[in-house]
Amino acid sequence: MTESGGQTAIIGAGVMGETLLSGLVRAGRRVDTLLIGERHAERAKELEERYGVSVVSNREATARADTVALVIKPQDMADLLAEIAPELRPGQLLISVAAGITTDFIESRVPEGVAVVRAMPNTPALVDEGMAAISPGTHCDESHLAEAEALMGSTGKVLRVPEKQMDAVTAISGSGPAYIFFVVESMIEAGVHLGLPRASATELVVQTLVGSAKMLRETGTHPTVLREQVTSPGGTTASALRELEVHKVRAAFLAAMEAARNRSRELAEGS
Ligand SMILES: NC(=O)C1=CN([C@@H]2O[C@H](COP(=O)(O)OP(=O)(O)OC[C@H]3O[C@@H](n4cnc5c(N)ncnc54)[C@H](OP(=O)(O)O)[C@@H]3O)[C@@H](O)[C@H]2O)C=CC1
Ligand SMILES: O=C(O)[C@@H]1CCC=N1
Repeated sequence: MTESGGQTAIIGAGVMGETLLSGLVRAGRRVDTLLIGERHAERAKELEERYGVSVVSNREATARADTVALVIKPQDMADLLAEIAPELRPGQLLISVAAGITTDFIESRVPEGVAVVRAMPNTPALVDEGMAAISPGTHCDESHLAEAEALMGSTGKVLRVPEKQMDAVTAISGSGPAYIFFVVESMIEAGVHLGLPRASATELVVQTLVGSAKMLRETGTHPTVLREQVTSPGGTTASALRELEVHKVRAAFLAAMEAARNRSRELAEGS
């Protein structure tokens, strides 16, 4: 990450933009090296008060920054690139986190020589447990990629992947937290259905999730083995897992992630 004087702009301060901003601040990044492009005055004031950052126009942010992170919706990308292209210059680094938007799409709309990185973070970055993937565009050298890696790495892990894998990455780790929260919601509702107070059901489910995630990460044991360790012969878990198979939960996950991957591809077409 650029520590001495190099400016980083974040354009689009919604959920992911603020997540990135807060992560950089937590990681010790000096706020006077950050610039925010935000089009709503009230939100701009909120960010200035909360983080002490400067909110400026998108064009000014682009002109002053060495690295510009585009954290807007894919559907807004073409308009934003048209707006900031006059301020972009060769060697500058542009990092897009927009689902589906390819480096080709961006490179064809900005001056030749601008380095483009496509990134896919996720919301656990808010608690410094993010998982991000990055892919280089045509004009990226190692220093650009390292800069993007450091920026995304301020809030969690970063994996370099070929761009052709990015739609799948988006379907797995980009959207992934939502699937996990959906499972958690479903388990809490089931607990309430079985007669547990909601607060107890929530505590039981959340700690079970945290403990299971920690086991996966810290033991490195395959999830099938961990599942088998829980499944006593003729016991409760076997009965539950049979129901999950009967209800085709595994097939549902496959179909869901294919749908997410396909939607990512469509977003590139602007639909
Ligand atoms: N949320 C997530 O978990 C993840 C999101 N992403 C990607 O991050 C991007 C942002 O998503 P998310 O944060 O969820 O969306 P949000 O809608 O919360 O944030 C996008 C923000 O960009 C603003 N914006 C749009 N156009 C401009 C512009 N021209 N100038 C300045 N600001 C602008 C929007 O303002 P307005 O409200 O006026 O439209 C909004 O505040 C998307 O491309 C998404 O694919 C990637 C990984 C995970
Ligand atoms: O739902 C979306 O399109 C974005 C991209 C990944 C997570 N959220």
